[in-house]
Order: sequence, then structure tokens, then C-alpha cells
Amino acid sequence: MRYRLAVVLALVALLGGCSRPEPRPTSAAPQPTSASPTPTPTPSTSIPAPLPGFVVLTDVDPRIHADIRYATAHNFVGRPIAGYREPLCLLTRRAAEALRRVQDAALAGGHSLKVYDCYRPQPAVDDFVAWSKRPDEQQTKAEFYPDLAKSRLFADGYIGAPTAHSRGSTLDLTLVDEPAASQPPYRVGQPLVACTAPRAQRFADNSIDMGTGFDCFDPRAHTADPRITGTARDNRRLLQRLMTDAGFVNYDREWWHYSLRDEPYPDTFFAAPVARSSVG
Ligand SMILES: C[C@@H](N)C(=O)N[C@H](C)C(=O)O
Ligand SMILES: [Zn+2]
Repeated sequence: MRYRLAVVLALVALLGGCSRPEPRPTSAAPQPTSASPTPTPTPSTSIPAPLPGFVVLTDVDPRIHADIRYATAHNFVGRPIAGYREPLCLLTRRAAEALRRVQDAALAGGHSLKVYDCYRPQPAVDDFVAWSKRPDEQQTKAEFYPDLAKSRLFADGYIGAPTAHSRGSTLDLTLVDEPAASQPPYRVGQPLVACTAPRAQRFADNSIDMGTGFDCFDPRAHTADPRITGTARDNRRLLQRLMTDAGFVNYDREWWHYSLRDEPYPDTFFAAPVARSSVG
């Protein structure tokens, strides 16, 4: 009997990830109107497993740029995040192929996509949650959440646990000019500038101007924030049109966050690390 149970558990593990009910926004957070990425944490153990039907985005479309921030120290935590073993964008094949169509359209207009984060393993989400409970660790506040208390980051919907990213068809991205301008490397300890500062002052990301930097936890990052006008507003709208035309939905609190509407794993949150060895 015990043996039979073990076989069943092993089969579940082999099928990959763990299935959960569709996440809901936390009651503390305002309700997002689209692509809700602020679900209620669901207690359960995620099973590291190969990622079925996932691909490395650059294998599907090598023209797409990548700056996988959570594999580096240049993110809101200030160090590489658990589970990011390699700086890769892993996605379901369906999402990657949809992005290839977005890239075709972006290139026709003189732009290219640049991805910041794609599939995010559950251990990375756990790392974010653990970090959020250590109020003393705020070395990146000046850049990433200059006007928001760290204690509000999850409650206000800027970080999700669990997150749609763990289902493999959600990603964070921007547009760069093509050919892309070079970007200075981020050096740990360099002076930090608020992500809400004008483009010429904040970190010199080679993104076209989106009105704030990436992972800027501030209402100015809300896609339709009325303070974002002119070129930056046009650029957000351009990204939104390109992505929407290919079947993605924007999260209205983050101009960079998109989910494939028709995702293949709407209920499954994966845990395998971000590494080439995790894809089939
Ligand atoms: C943390 C940020 N890049 C992001 O993806 N936020 C949403 C809300 C998420 O974590 O799902
Ligand atoms: Zn995101």
C-alpha cells in the first residue's frame, strides 16, 4: 500500500509542478482589472520537475534581447534570487511562439523586445516572501520603491505570491531601439537613482522611455497613470498594442508585465530552476 502511494506521488512529480486553484488577489491589495497577478498564497509544496513543453526563448527567437535581472544583483532585492541558476528566459512554447510574432511586428517598427523576467520558479517567490519579512534589508529602496514602504510591496500588488510567472506564460519586458544602444553594467554599491526620476537621471537602461524603470514599485508604473504623458505614454501604448495583438494581457499596475491569455498551464505552478537543463 505504502509502495503504491509512493508510485502515485512519483507520477505526480514526473508530471511536473503542482496544481493549485486559480489564485485570487489578496484582500489587502486593490483589485487589479486585468491579468490579476496578486493571488492568495496557497500553502503547498512545489515539486521541482522538468518543465513540460517549455523552451529557452532565445532558441525560438534569437533576435529578442534579454536582461534577466533576478539572475543578477540589479533587482529590488539586491542580489541574485534563488532558483535563477542561469540568466535565461524560459517560457512555454506557446508563449515563446506568440512572442516571436510580437518581435516580427516590433522589428517592422524599428524596435526589439527585451525581456527582464519570464518563468519564475516557486523557490524564487519563496525568496521574495522571506526577504519581505526582513525589514532591515532595504539596500535597493532608493531605486526600486523610493516612495513606498517595503511592507506594502505585496499588499499593493507589486509582487505576487504565488505568481503567474511560475505558470510559464507570463513575462516582464520592454522595447529597445533596434539596433539597441549599449547599456552600462550595474555595479553593486553604485549610487542609486529613483526609478521614478526622468529617464536621463535614472539607471541607463537601454529601454525606450516607459516613464519609469523596470520593477518600479510606484503608482507611476501603473500602465495608464495620468502623470505619464508624451513619448513615454506613447511607448507604453505601443508595447501594449504589440502584445495585445499577439494574445497577451497587461497587468494594469505594471507597464512591463504581460500574461498569455490562452496559457497552457492556468493552474500549475512550477518549481524547477531557471536552467537549460530544466527544459525538455
Ligand atoms: C515583481 C514584478 N516583476 C512582478 O512580476 N510582479 C507581479 C505582481 C508578480 O510578481 O506576479
Ligand atoms: Zn511580472
